Amino acid sequence: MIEINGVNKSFGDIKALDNIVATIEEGSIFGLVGTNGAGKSTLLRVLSGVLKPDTGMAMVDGEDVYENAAAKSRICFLSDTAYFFPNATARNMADYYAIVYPDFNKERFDELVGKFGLDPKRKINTFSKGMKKQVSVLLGICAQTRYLFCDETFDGLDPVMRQAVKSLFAVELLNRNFTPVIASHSLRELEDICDHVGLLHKGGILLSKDLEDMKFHIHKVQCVIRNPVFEEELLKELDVLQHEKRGSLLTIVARGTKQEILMSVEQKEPLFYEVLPLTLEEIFISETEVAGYDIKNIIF
Ligand SMILES: Nc1ncnc2c1ncn2[C@@H]1O[C@H](COP(=O)(O)OP(=O)(O)OP(=O)(O)O)[C@@H](O)[C@H]1O
Repeated sequence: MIEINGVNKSFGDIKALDNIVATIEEGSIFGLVGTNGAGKSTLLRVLSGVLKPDTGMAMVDGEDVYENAAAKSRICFLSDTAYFFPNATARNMADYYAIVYPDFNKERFDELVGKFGLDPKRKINTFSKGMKKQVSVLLGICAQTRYLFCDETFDGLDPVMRQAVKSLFAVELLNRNFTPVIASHSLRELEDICDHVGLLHKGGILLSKDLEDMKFHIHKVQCVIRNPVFEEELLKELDVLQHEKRGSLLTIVARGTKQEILMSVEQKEPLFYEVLPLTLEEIFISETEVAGYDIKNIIF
């Protein structure tokens, strides 16, 4: 488990991390989302023990990670600008990773490189940006560390590749103790990979949520209710995050289970109603609007 206890980090007068408090549970795929400069890379660097927090502590499995070789050996950090030796091939990089990470699985690396259609003997500097990211992820997975921190590793991967990496992560999660943390600018990049998302804004965690839990407890319903009194009652009864009326069609985003919300709607004698799926983006928009933020300025 990763515990971040009141971490602050400034560079001169720039406050990059502002009293971060968060927990990342073992076995979850944690997405860290936020705009440019929100503090994502700084947080990952603190979590990897590369940077020392000014105050507060980043703990991995109960140990302070800074200047702690044992704690660091459980972590692999893929930075946003993946470093490959000049003229190195994927195989050369695997040989290097095997020296740094004693549990590096070379057979699995060769197998996965083949599955991803990458030539292990070709120089990485001739690969496309997306292909380099694939090599980076495969190296990170095969390092077999308990924690894998990916800084924008997924931004720019095509949907098929994202799906492939997601399946890879699922296999790792099944077979061993594995907790990836993925930083990205975009919720869309994370939606189909992560099961928990933390939203970072101006160095602080604004929101940290389990996605399944979120999707279970927030719904969008469209309905037509002829009686305006009933309509008003419904808006009062539900825990409404957003609502909009277009003609006679009322759209409500409300907190609550599907069953609870539909029970209230059905009592208002609707002419029509249906529950619509919410995207992660819509959920975050609703949640952060309630907290007084305009998320469009925070994420997009
Ligand atoms: N080494 C450094 N020296 C000075 N300022 C820094 C340094 N590293 C980060 N910062 C500042 O800290 C803040 C957070 O930067 P950070 O790189 O953590 O953000 P980020 O969320 O990863 O951004 P991006 O999405 O653009 O990569 C920014 O204002 C940045 O300018």
